[in-house]
Amino acid sequence: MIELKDVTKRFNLKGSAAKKSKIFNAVNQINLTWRRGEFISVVGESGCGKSTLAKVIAGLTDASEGAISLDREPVHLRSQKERTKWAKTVQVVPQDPYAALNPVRKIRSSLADAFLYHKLVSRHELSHKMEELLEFVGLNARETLDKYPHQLSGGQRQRLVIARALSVNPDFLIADESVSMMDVSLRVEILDYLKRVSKERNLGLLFITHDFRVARYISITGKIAVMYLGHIVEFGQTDEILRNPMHPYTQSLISAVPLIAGRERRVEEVLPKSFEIGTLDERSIGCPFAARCPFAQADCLEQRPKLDSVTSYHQVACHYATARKMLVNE
Ligand SMILES: Nc1ncnc2c1ncn2[C@@H]1O[C@H](COP(=O)(O)OP(=O)(O)OP(=O)(O)O)[C@@H](O)[C@H]1O
Repeated sequence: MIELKDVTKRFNLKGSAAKKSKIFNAVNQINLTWRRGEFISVVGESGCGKSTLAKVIAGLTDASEGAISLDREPVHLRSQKERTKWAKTVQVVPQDPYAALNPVRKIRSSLADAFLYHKLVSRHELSHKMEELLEFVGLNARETLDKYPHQLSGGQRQRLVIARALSVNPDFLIADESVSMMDVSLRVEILDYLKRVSKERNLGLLFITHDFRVARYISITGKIAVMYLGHIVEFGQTDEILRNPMHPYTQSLISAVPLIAGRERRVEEVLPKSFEIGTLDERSIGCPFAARCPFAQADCLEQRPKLDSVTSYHQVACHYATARKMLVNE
């Protein structure tokens, strides 16, 4: 089990000479528990901090504050040795498989690196292990190993980078919008495939997406975390979040998805876009969503709502979510 406790990642946006630089939290005091075998989708608009959160969890960038633990033991990523060890626990499936593969190296050599770097197999066993893994991800090893990345289809490349992530036998897999650039049928194929291999290997799967439909598809039996300006504003079991969204931001995202809500409205129609996403100042004290929220009250600008439990499987960060719900139900 991976646990995040108050994890924050801060960036300094350097301004021009006239403008002061500005510090902001791309990821703000995130608390999250993620178990082996558990599927969690992280959903939010572009720039809300999803990829930064994924990088912090994967150890690709350091948190500015907060702590990560594995099975209740603190995780420290101070040395290369510690990072390499962590990479065997958490692997990332890259967003763009073409960019992730070296175009001038054959698949055999790219894949061998992953095994040999982590000293997982001897040279003697290498070919056999690579063939086994490729077959596991549904690729014909004999036809694949001696090709270059450009000789594979988009779907084959995607399977290959998933295979490479699996080569170290991780317990947790993070997939960052890995289907956003594909056509619909390939998208469904890869999503099904990711779900299947994760289930078969009992992997925790954290899926990063801006698309609620994809989040629902991936983690229908799992959980959804809705992110807004670096904060998780709603979290819980997927069916509960879809049936009973309580945060105005989640409600707007869901109403923008016709498949779920039965009516088509874009997020921009539901919510005014009053400032650039991702520019919440570090010193801001109120609700990150207040400036766009149709229900904001004076105290929403002054007090940041905590992610509080509504039930044991549903949390929301909004001062008025419960009161609004009661009014609607009256
Ligand atoms: N290395 C960096 N230095 C400064 N700012 C950064 C850095 N990386 C990300 N950011 C900023 O942090 C915010 C969150 O970025 P992030 O990429 O995590 O968002 P995202 O939700 O994954 O977006 P997308 O869906 O477009 O990939 C953005 O405002 C981004 O510009």
